Amino acid sequence: MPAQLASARYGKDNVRLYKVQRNSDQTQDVTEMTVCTLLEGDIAASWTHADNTNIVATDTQKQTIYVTAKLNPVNPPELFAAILGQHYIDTYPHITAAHVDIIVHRWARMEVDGKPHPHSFLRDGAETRTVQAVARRGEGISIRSGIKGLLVLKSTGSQFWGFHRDEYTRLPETWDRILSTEVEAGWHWKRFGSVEEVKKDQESFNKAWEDARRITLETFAKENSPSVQNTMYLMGEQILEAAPKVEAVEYSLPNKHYFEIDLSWFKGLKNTGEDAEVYAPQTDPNGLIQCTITRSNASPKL
Ligand SMILES: O=c1[nH]c(=O)c2[nH]c(=O)[nH]c2[nH]1
Repeated sequence: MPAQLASARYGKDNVRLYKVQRNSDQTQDVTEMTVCTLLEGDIAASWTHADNTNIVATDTQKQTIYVTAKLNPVNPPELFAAILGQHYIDTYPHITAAHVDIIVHRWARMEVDGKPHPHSFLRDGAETRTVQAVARRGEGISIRSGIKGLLVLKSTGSQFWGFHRDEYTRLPETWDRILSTEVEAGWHWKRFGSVEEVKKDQESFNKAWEDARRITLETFAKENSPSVQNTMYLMGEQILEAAPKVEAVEYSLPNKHYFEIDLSWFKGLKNTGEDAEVYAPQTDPNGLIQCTITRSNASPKL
């Protein structure tokens, strides 16, 4: 059967990396990340003709990640991803694009005796900071930053009513419900021409991440939410305003349902509506609401 290789990329995934920074004041900073690099280019012969001449082994990519982390800052992760991606383009003429994905795991500094401890940290949640960078020959570096796994819940201050009703509809309208989601947010930066340009903007990456996190949490808490849809839009609008070099914001929010339980069968216990106190958290199915928010002069519009 005639066939062709329509696309191919390869690399090393789940490369775990830890780097310590020993400061002159005796404090230390630590970073732990999981890195994936995938390369594209003139590599098809490996698939189609068993010719590995142009294959930079995935083990070589792993070693490159370690060496690059030793020789360069790993913070902000956007800059590290850009340096790493550009390295492949600069080093191997037959590689046309390098995809670098980074997951930064949380190590929050411990408070001991009421003071930040110089070298002890704790994992304060499954939330991660993410970066996806692509260095493409002749096209510069594109970067998407994000937040993943930030689990939040509000016990009131959320509604859902006025939605379409037809013969399939069973869901009652509600003016007071539990709202819980695991935030996945991402923001796309205007394309950078070079690693130098990324370096010049390096302050904005941490600021955007802090702003996005704060905006997400504050909006979730403060708004009397009419829907996940509206809440995520308000978040995205504010992130665009806070980060001028961000072109688009994406949210993907599961709606993690908490069902009321009718306990009236037990001695007439009242546990629904205004009397609801004990709920059944659902693992599945969940709602899933997604959107991309861009500046109003951008195209295309929804
Ligand atoms: O915020 C919500 N958006 C929906 O689209 C939806 N659909 C649903 O059943 N519950 C909810 N909640």
